[in-house]
Amino acid sequence: MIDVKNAGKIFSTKNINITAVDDVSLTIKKGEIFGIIGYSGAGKSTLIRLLNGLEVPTSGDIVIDGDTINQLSKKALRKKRQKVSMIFQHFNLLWSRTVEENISFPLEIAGVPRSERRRRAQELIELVGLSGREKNYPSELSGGQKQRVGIARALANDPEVLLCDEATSALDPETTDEVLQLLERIRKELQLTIVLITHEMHVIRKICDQAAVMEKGRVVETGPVLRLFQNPGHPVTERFVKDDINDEETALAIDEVREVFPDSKILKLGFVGTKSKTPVVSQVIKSYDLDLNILSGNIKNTNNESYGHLYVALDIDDKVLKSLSESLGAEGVTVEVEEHE
Ligand SMILES: Nc1ncnc2c1ncn2[C@@H]1O[C@H](COP(=O)(O)OP(=O)(O)OP(=O)(O)O)[C@@H](O)[C@H]1O
Repeated sequence: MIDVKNAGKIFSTKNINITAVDDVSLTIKKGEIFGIIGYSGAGKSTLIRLLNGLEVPTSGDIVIDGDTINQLSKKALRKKRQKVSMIFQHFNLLWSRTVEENISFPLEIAGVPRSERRRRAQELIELVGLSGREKNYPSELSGGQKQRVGIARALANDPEVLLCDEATSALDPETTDEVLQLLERIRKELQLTIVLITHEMHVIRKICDQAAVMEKGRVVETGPVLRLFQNPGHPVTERFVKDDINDEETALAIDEVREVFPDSKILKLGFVGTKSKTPVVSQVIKSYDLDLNILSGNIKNTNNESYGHLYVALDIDDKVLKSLSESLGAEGVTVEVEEHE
């Protein structure tokens, strides 16, 4: 659905040139939820603005559903934008218009007759769960409701691609989850392709199928979300994953055990999917007749699978450790020995 081919964007200001996007190539499939994550200044906003033609690349091409966005005439681009719509962090609603009027605004611009606008707006209001709020003004709505209006408005012209620019960054965690669930549902119901940019790894974890990690304008890593979490291949990805897991308590527990049992080995066991719900680890460890100390554990859900970690401390020599690792490995459980800092 979307092909970003060696795209670059250099902003030329009076004194300097700023490379905001540097030789980025991405392929996003139809129906996928694709996340782009990076710290502030990484180039995410610029990249997403290249996708809907709000910025023109200084090199490379952006191809959406067969059309090279950066080569379209102004008129063709305006038409294409109906199929590539966008939602924003601060909703960008029209404050003097009601919910219904906001949602039908793009239809008004597209010249859709009033009765059809009404019908379509009502349909969208139901789809995003705002029935009863038709006549409210944005100032009378909560943040989550405002974003629902933003989503309904973005869907008014039946787009194929929905771009989300930090769409949940202004919302509290619970409302974030509700909006993410809505995005997931409309992706399924409308077979939408969704591209979202965020600086929050849990957003990527909760709904994305694939993600790209950006740093200094470049994509430093890309892949299926579960893989990025389990086996991050770049230090920036690793930092985002760590932030999401919040390992502070684990680190404290490890320090304490090291102090009291300096000879214990500390293992990080990793498991995915159904393995995280069955007693594989305890069964294997029992068969070795080992005493272990559980330090911490967690299970996180991604869009497709759950994955988890269990930190344990045990007295074990290298030979038994090797054999234990093999037995756990055969059950799909990874074993890493936590080195002393
Ligand atoms: N219109 C512009 N003119 C000049 N420089 C720009 C322009 N837009 C963005 N930049 C610069 O390009 C770089 C990337 O910015 P961008 O906003 O794309 O990053 P970001 O990852 O979205 O960060 P944030 O989350 O803070 O918005 C930054 O150094 C920024 O200052």
